[in-house]
Amino acid sequence: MTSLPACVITVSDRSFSGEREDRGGPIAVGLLREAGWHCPDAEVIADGETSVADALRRAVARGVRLIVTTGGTGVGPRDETPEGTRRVITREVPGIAEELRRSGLSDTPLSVLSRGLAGVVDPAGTLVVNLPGSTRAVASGVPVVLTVARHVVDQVEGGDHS
Ligand SMILES: Nc1ncnc2c1ncn2[C@@H]1O[C@H](COP(=O)(O)OP(=O)(O)OP(=O)(O)O)[C@@H](O)[C@H]1O
Ligand SMILES: Nc1nc2c(c(=O)[nH]1)N[C@H]1C(S)=C(S)[C@@H](COP(=O)(O)O)O[C@H]1N2
Repeated sequence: MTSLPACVITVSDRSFSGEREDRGGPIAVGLLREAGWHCPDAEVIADGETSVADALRRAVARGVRLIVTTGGTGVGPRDETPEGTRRVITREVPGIAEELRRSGLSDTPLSVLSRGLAGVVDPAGTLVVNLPGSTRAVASGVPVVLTVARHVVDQVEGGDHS
């Protein structure tokens, strides 16, 4: 199967400022590469709606077909990853986010606190998925994304647009 371009964006004020090493991003990158996606090292950005929307738009403009974000999905005052994502996706795919929250319950009952979104960006044909920031959420969430990502990307690209 052809290797398609993916990327990981870590959304974290603490990692962006250097206060805490980004551990979630590299885990996601490793899993995407293992699954055959062409994925550069994670980009670390500050929390915030504009920061997230700008990073997503840059990735879409580069032709990236799968974007996994990690962090900033909760209810803290700086957690605005879903708001930034909402500005860029053109169609939501709620079942992916629902499944992440459902399967995340085996990590923690706090899984339901993630407001993460998933959706596609037309006409670029990019799938964007928000994961929570914890390393556990990344390790359990990326496999859920991988179960459907290739199918989504193939459908968006090759689907019947009539
Ligand atoms: N990139 C990351 N790498 C490792 N652990 C992370 C990362 N982002 C978040 N975490 C951890 O996930 C948990 C929940 O994160 P939370 O969203 O509260 O982020 P945070 O610690 O407030 O960081 P920030 O303010 O930078 O977003 C915390 O235990 C935090 O340490
Ligand atoms: N699978 C899974 N989902 C999870 C978690 C986790 O450890 N595993 N952490 C939860 C916690 S504690 C929070 S506050 C929310 C939001 O996290 P974020 O703000 O780092 O995105 O994700 C939740 N979802």
